[in-house]
Amino acid sequence: MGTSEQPVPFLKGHGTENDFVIIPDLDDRLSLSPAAVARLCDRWSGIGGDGVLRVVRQSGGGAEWFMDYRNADGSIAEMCGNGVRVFARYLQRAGLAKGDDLPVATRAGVRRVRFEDDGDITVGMGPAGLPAGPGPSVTVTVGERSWPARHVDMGNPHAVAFVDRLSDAGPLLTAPGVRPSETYPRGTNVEFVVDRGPRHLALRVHERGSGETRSCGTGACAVMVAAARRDGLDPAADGRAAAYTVDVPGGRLHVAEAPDGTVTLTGPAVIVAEGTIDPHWLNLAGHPMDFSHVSQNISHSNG
Ligand SMILES: N[C@@H](CCC[C@H](N)C(=O)O)C(=O)O
Repeated sequence: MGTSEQPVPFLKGHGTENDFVIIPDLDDRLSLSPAAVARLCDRWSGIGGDGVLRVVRQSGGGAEWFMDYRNADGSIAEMCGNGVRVFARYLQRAGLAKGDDLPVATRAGVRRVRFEDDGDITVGMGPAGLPAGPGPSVTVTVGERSWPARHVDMGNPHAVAFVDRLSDAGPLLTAPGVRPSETYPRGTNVEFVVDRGPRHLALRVHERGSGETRSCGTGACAVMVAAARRDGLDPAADGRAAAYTVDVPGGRLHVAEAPDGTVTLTGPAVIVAEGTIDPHWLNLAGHPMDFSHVSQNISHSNG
C-alpha cells in the first residue's frame, strides 16, 4: 500500500516552551518513521519542535487515549511531562476529554491529568525511582568538568547534578557524559540544578534525543525528588508532602511528592497553531506515512 496523498492535520503547542508537533491520528492509521519525525521537528526546514505527540484512541489499557511520544531525532521515549499536558490540552480543545480528570496511556503507564481552574494542568507522574540513600550515584561530565549526580527514574531516565551556576554546564551543544555508562543503556536526560531559595530550584536540561530544551517536565520532577532527598525530606518516611517550585528557561513548574510516593507536576500547556502538512514534502523522508498499518492495537513501539 502507498503513502498518504492527503494533507495531514497537525497542531503546534508547548508547555513552558518545551514545544511539540501534535499529530491527531485517532484511528491509529499512521506509521511515523524516525526520519519523518526528525523532518517535522526540524526548526529550519520543518515545523519545528522538541518532539512529536501522536494522539491515538485505544480500546482497553485503562485509558481511552495513548500518547505516542517521539524525540526530535525520531527516537522513542517512555514519557514526557510537558508533552502529556499539551496532549491533554489538545483533547480538551477538540472536545475529546470528558470531565476534569483524564487518564492518558503512555509507554511508562497510565498518567492521570487534571484541568485546574486557573488554566494550569496537573499530572500524576507516579513514583520516582532512585537508589537508596542521600548521596550521588553517577558522575556527569562536560568537557573537563564533572559533578556527582543522582540517577532518578521518572518512567524515563535522568541524571541530576547540583552545580554552583547554571552557566557552569557551558553551551550544551553535545550530550554530557555520564559514568558509569551502564546505568543508562539507552542514554539519559541530564539536569543541571541550582537553588533559587527555600524549596525553589532552577534547572537547565540536555534531553536525550532532543538536545538542550527550554523545559523538561519529567526532568523537573527528577530534580525536585533529588533536591528533597538532599534536603533530608522523604514524604514516604516523614508522612508529610514536600513541594518545590522549579524554574526552567521557558517558565515555571510546580512539583510535589505525596506521602504515598506519587509525584505531581503542575504547569501551563498552550496550543499555538494548527494546519495541515503537505504529504509530498513529508514523504520525501522515506515512506513516513504508511497507511497500510491499520490496527486497533496500539503498538507501543510503533515506528
Ligand atoms: N521533555 C520531556 C521529556 C521527553 C523525553 C526525553 N527526551 C527522553 O528521551 O526521555 C518532558 O517534559 O518530560
